[in-house]
Amino acid sequence: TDAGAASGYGYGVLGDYKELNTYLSNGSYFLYDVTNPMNGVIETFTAENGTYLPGYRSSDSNNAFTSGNQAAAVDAHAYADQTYDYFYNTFGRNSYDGNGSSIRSTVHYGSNYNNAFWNGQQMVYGDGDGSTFAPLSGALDIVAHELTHAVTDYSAGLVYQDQPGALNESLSDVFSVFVEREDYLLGEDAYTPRRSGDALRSLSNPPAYGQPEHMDDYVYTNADNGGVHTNSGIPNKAGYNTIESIGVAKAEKIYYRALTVYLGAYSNFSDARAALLQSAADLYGNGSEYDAVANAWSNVGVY
Ligand SMILES: O=C(O)[C@H](CCc1ccccc1)CC1(C(=O)N[C@@H](Cc2c[nH]c3ccccc23)C(=O)O)CCCC1
Ligand SMILES: [Ca+2]
Ligand SMILES: [Zn+2]
Repeated sequence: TDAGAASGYGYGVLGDYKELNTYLSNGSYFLYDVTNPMNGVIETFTAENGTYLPGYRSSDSNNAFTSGNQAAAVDAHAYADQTYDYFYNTFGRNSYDGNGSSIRSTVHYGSNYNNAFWNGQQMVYGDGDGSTFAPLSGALDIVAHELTHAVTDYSAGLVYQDQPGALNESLSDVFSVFVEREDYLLGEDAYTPRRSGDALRSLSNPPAYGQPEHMDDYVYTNADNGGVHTNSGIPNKAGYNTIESIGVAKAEKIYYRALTVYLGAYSNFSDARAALLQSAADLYGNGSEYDAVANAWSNVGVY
């Protein structure tokens, strides 16, 4: 029987039609994308509601991933490809490590699991409980958030604790805005499927979802690795300020240069301001972009 790259299609979590890069082998079509200029592949698995990783390769008999239980895999696969394309086309970065490593995702993790994560090797998505979350791979910004954790791990390597951890979190939120290029909200497409207009976080208005937006309101806690998902509101607001001032095309280049050239494992918020200022100067000189970055961070009380 013939084997090799194939083009399939399916419906995502929100019922949206999308094309899929698949692979025919022994009469089955797999979510296994060999079409990118990477050494590895983009491949999607299902844990079938267990917690064993990676689980089982997502496959279909006729290359049409149209059943309800395939929707999470359809989106995980398509959004991983879209996020790979973003980093490759925008910065020439080949996969999260810059070395074309395979991008692996597993959906249907756990039972009614209201979360998602990068576990150091792959992306993992729960189905949500249908009230707090729909399947989390159904949100491009969540997929981009998770894959950016991998990029950060292979570049700045920011430790996941206190200010470096909140900065790590913020970089994933800010790059999810760059990838989705739609809004300043995170997770709106998967969060509270029965309620419209809300999100998990807002970069333009962090306090709307319980996050600080100024150093005066930094939360000192031992929970959540020092409140990394709370205190990210401060650098997130600075990121919003920056994008609003100079536009997304310049902001993404400044952020990527800071992430890959200047930031390190223990960089704090003030180090981030300095890294972004240096990146702005490197790329655009000491002009309006530089001033916008300075003002963006002064506005949130970081100097
Ligand atoms: O990647 C991350 O930063 C988050 C990883 C969370 C995690 C860490 C370690 C083991 C398991 C899970 C996942 C996301 C997150 O921000 N989670 C937050 C908010 C959250 C989602 N589901 C929750 C359920 C309960 C409490 C909080 C949450 C958190 O875990 O805090 C990112 C985008 C959407 C989900
Ligand atoms: Ca969004
Ligand atoms: Zn995160």
